[in-house]
Amino acid sequence: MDCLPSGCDKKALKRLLGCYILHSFCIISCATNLDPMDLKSSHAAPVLTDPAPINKSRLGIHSSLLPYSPQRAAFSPGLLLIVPRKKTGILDDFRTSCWLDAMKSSSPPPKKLTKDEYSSSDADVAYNAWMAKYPSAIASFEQIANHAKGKRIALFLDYDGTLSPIVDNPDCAFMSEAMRAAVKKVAKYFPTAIISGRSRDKVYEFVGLTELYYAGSHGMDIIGPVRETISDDHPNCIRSMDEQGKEVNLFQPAGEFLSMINEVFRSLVECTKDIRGAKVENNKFCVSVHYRNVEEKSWTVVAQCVNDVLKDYPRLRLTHGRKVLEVRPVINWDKGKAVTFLLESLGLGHSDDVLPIYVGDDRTDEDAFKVLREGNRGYGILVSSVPKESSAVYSLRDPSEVMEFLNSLVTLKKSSAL
Ligand SMILES: O=P(O)(O)OC[C@H]1O[C@H](O[C@H]2O[C@H](CO)[C@@H](O)[C@H](O)[C@H]2O)[C@H](O)[C@@H](O)[C@@H]1O
Repeated sequence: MDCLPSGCDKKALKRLLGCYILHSFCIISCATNLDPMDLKSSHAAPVLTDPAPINKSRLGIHSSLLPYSPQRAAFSPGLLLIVPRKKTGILDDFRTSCWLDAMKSSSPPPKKLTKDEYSSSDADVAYNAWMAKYPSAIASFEQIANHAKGKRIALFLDYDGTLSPIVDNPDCAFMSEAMRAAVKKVAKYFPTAIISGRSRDKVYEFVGLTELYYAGSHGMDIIGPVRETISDDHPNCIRSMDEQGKEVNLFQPAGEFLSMINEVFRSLVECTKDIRGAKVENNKFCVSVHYRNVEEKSWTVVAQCVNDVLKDYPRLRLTHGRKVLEVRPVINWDKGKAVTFLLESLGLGHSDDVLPIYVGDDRTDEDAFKVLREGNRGYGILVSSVPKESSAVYSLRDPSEVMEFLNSLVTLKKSSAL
C-alpha cells in the first residue's frame, strides 16, 4: 500500500480489492454451480454455509489469502466448524447484491403451466433434457426394485416441498390425507424418518404419525430408537421419553445454542417487523426468515436486517432455502449426518444389505444426497419441477409424484418381490 501514487485513496483501493476478490468468487461459484453466497461467506462474516476449507480447496485458493480465525470449541469438539471471518463492514454492498442473486434464484417461479403449455414450452424441452441426467424414480421404478432385491429399504423424507406442496403461509403447509395414508403405509413396511428444517414438534404436528422417526432443525434435533452403542460416538445423545411414553434416544448436537437462537429469533422479529410480508419462524435450533410474501424491491431490506443481526453472532451461519434465509449454528452437522446417525440408530449403519432412499426438494437435502452418493449406499431422489444441479440420482416432479412413488414401494413389498 505504501508504494501507491500520492493522492490515491488507500481505503478505496482496499475496498476495490475486497470487491474484486469476492467478485472472482462469485464468478467461480457460478462456474462450479455453487451458491455464490456459500463462497463469499467463507471469508466475510457472518454468513457461512458449507465448511470453508472444502470450498477453498475446491477453488484452489491458498488459505493464507483468506482471513482465518478459528473459534474455540465450547461444545462437542468434533462438531465444531472452523469459521473464517473478518469484520470489516466494507463489503456490505457487494454482499447484499450477492445475497439478492441467491434470494432470487432460491425457488422456481410460482406460475404453474398446464400440461399442454408444458409440452410445447422451452421449459419442457429443458426439463426433459435434465431428466436424462436425473431420471424419474417412477419411470425407473423397475430398476430401483431390482436393486432393492434382498435388501432392506430405509426411507428418509423431507417435509416441505416433498410431502406438502409449497404454499405462501408456512403455518398452512398441510399434507393431504392421501399423502398421510401413503406415508403411514410405507412406514409399516420400511423404517421411515422425516428430516426437516422445521422444529421437530412442528413437523410432528403436521405429519401426526407415531410410527415414524423425526429429525427437526435440519437434523439437529433427532428422536431415534434406543441403541446403546450410538451414545459412545455421540456423547450428547441421551435416553428420553417420547410423547407416547416410549423410551427413545434424543440427540441434540446444537443443544447449547438454544438460548442464542431464541435471542436471535427475537431480534429478527423486531428488526423485520416493518417489512410487509416478512415472517420469522423459530425452528428451535435454527431460525427461518421468510421473504416469499415480501415485495421483491424490499428483499435487500430483509437481507440487510439478517446481516445486521448476524454480525453479533459469529457462531451462527446462514444458508438459503426456498424464499427463506435460514440462520443456524456453525456446527458440523446437517441432514446428511442425520441420515448416517439414524441408520446407525436403526442398526442399519454398516450392512451391505441396506438400501437407504432419501427424498427431498431443497438445498439442505443435498447433504443427504451426497452422503448416499459418496458412500454408494443408496439413492437420493430430488423433487423438482425445474432443472437443478443435484447430487441426487433420480427425480420426481412434485409431492403428488412422491406419493405415487411411496405407493409403488408398498405395492412392491406386498407382492413380496423384495
Ligand atoms: O426441510 P424442509 O422440511 O423442507 O423445511 C425447509 C423449510 O420449509 C418451510 O419453508 C418452505 O415451505 C413454506 C411452506 O410451503 C414456504 O412458505 C417457504 O417459502 C419455504 O421456504 C419452513 O417454513 C421453514 O422453516 C423450513 O426451514
